[in-house]
Amino acid sequence: MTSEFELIRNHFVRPTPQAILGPGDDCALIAPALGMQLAITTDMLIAGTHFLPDTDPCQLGWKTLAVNLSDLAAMGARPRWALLAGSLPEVSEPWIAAFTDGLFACASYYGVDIIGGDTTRGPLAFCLTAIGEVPIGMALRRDQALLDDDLWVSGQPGLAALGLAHLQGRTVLAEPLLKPCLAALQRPLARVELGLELRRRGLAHAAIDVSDGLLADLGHILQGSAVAAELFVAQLPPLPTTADPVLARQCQLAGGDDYELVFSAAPEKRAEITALADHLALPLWRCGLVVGAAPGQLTLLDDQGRVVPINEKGYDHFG
Ligand SMILES: Nc1ncnc2c1ncn2[C@@H]1O[C@H](COP(=O)(O)OP(=O)(O)O)[C@@H](O)[C@H]1O
Ligand SMILES: Cc1ncc(C[n+]2csc(CCOP(=O)(O)OP(=O)(O)O)c2C)c(N)n1
Ligand SMILES: [Mg+2]
Repeated sequence: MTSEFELIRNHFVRPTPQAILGPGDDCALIAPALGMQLAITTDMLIAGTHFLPDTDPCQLGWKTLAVNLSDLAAMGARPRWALLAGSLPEVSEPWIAAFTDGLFACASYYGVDIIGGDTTRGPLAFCLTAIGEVPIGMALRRDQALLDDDLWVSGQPGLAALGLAHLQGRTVLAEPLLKPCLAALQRPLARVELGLELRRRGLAHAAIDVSDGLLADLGHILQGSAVAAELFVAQLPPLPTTADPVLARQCQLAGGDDYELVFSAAPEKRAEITALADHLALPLWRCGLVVGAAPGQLTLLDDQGRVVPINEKGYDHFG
């Protein structure tokens, strides 16, 4: 029988070169580098709500960290530390070992030390707190979009929600589309380099990551910045041609779980942003404009300039 402390020692504790004091005492001790401030964020992943209970534990470990690093990415912060609280229904050591393999693979990919946490018995759930650094006063925020800014989105939002629809039997995806959709859902990437470069190169005014859906999260920028926007359907990333087009559009606009970044930028920065996309080998789509209508208002327009009704709503745990 493995005790709580053996479990922690055997699976959750690895070297933490970036901490003054790592796991083992009542608190970890960390200090930001000179001239930096801390960015801190937390998100839960609950079985049945955020992931299917039979999800591969290695991918789940990766995702638990990656979705939190996505919030740091959206603020242009460099991820450095994380704490993991886990509630586990029973001690299955192979399951835990696979989970921590994925978790630490993600941690080493993004240069993060796991500096502490908590381990209890209970329904399968995780809560991760990620801490990053950003030069004082330089974080990208939701509330800084300006009139006449372009709106940009990275990558291909919608794939994760299509993957979930497939796993839930709401659609059938065939290869070669299935693989990237399942990867987007189960092993998402946090757009850390994109956030860092947008901040370092001074390219973005406002940014957010897409966890609840493109329209919903863009809505947070609009509300926060007290501006309105027009989004051009024809300039969004092309939909995968082999998926049901109605479902694919729905997933793109409101699926969530994408962890792409949406950002606003001055039109003079177009060439520099295109160069950044090449540098990162990550498509960046200029798909909208900040306009001066009622704060928070989002209008979707087709290629003829006609208004497209919005029926989609983003992911809302209580909506
Ligand atoms: N229970 C809570 N107590 C305090 N702040 C919260 C709570 N839940 C959410 N928030 C804050 O509300 C904001 C929006 O939360 P959320 O939609 O989860 O953001 P995100 O998509 O970036 O994870 C965040 O700043 C978050 O810290
Ligand atoms: C079993 C299952 N059901 C539904 C989803 C879809 N889903 C769950 S939570 C969520 C939105 C993001 O989660 P949230 O807790 O709102 O994260 P935050 O916005 O705080 O980052 C989505 C799209 C999923 N991934 N798995
Ligand atoms: Mg959250």
